[in-house]
Amino acid sequence: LKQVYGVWPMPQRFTQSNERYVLNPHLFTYNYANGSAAQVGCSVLDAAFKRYFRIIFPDFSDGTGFSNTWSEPKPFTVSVSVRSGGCEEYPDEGSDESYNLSVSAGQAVLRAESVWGSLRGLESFSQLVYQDDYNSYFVNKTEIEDFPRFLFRGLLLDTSRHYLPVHFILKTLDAMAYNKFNVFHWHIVDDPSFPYQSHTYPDLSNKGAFHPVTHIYTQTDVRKVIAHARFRGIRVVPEFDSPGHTQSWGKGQPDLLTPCYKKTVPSGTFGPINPTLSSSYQFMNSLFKEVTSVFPDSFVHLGGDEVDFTCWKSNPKVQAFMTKMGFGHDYTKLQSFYMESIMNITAAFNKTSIVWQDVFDYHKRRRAQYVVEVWKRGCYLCKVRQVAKAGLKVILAAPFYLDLPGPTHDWARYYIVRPLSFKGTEQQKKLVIGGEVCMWGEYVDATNLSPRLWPRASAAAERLWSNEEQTSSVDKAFPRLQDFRCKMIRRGIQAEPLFIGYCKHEYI
Ligand SMILES: CC(=O)N[C@H]1NC[C@H](CO)[C@H](O)[C@@H]1O
Repeated sequence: LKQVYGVWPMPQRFTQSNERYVLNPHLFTYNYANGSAAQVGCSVLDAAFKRYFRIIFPDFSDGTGFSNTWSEPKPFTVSVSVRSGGCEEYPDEGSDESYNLSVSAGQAVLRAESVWGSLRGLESFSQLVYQDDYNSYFVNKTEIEDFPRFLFRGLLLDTSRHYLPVHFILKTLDAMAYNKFNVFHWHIVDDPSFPYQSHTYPDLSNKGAFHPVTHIYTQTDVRKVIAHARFRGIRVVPEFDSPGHTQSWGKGQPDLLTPCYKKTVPSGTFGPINPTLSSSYQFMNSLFKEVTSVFPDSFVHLGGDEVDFTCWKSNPKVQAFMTKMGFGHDYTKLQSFYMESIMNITAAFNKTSIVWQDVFDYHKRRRAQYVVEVWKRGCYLCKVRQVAKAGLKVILAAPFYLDLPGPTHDWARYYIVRPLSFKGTEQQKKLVIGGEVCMWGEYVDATNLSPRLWPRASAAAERLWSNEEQTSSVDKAFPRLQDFRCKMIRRGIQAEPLFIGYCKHEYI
């Protein structure tokens, strides 16, 4: 079987020949081509050159010395040319990740529109390098023209149901870069705990975190995650889910949540954020004033999922508010009123809101432009079609809920998803900006995060990056994914096995 030294996700155009070149780590260099808009001092690329050298030559870099005695006397240079854009910015909505890579004797020429595309090309090049049984390094003559099918390729981590140490978030960002995911959706707080340490409202984590010192994310931690992500061309989109999923908020912010009533007296339990008090909106305004300045991305996720109306219905003040507003007994109007208010708050900070599909379902008026994340099972493409017909952008998460226990060998479930197979115009299909794998934390913490994520999420990564027709066969993908899984292991990612087999370098 002709071994294809391939790339995962599959590039849009990939041709390779049997001609191959030996690489000598002593004579291997990355450099900036003349005329490249990015030159030495470009922090993102300078860091990437160092990082990828260690990834490509792991036994050379870890000090065990280069075993190959008759090393190739010829140098090999990867020359990078970036056409436009700066190196000090952040990746964002609409960043161009396209690149071309041409590997021939003694050199690889990598051309990209932006520095973000050059990172994708460096990742692809790193996957082309392989070792023979004598541990010599090789790369084959290869031509790649590549760009992502979808611009939004997300991965959600939930750091409220279980706290994830920063180290595991950074490792997940590393693995995301190997898979060309480009958005880290940080579902940072929820009912059980509030680990985000707010400088405006320190009591939110002091009283709402599992532990106010050991189970929080300080501002330094948050900045570390954002920087680590930026160096890999990954956006960080924070989610502060409300008005539901906010039990932990009430611990540090009294009077924020709606007191539930049992007949005519408070029951002592609390429900969603109280939408009848102006103090609630003042609080949300101050919190989002901080959040929108801490997180540079143009998107912010406002949640809006699974709001239980029982508590609102039981509270006499909420009932009076319903009457005053003329909402009758339709509490979806109250939820829409609340969501519209906080969407206006974040719009005032120049941010685009993402919300879960519940908000779209309740939100009769579509005045505000916002992004809908489709997550409910059932006919999720029916929902995608409905949202696109309403002229709103869509992110598809429903078929990529990796936290839910599935049958074994289930990577194929995610691989066969066809995000655009709904009846719609080309215009409507363009509104599907991408998809997202969700790793909710009810049953996940640092002990099982990586094996449960990888390589299953890699199946979604190829679906979201590659050409659908070229990647329609599960059988053809299987050996490639096994090979890629071994590469992730070699790079220190604890990716679980797909089936019987072995990796030349097992996880240690
Ligand atoms: C949008 C969304 O998914 N909301 C909840 N739905 C079930 C999930 C677990 O699979 C999480 O509990 C999540 O908080």
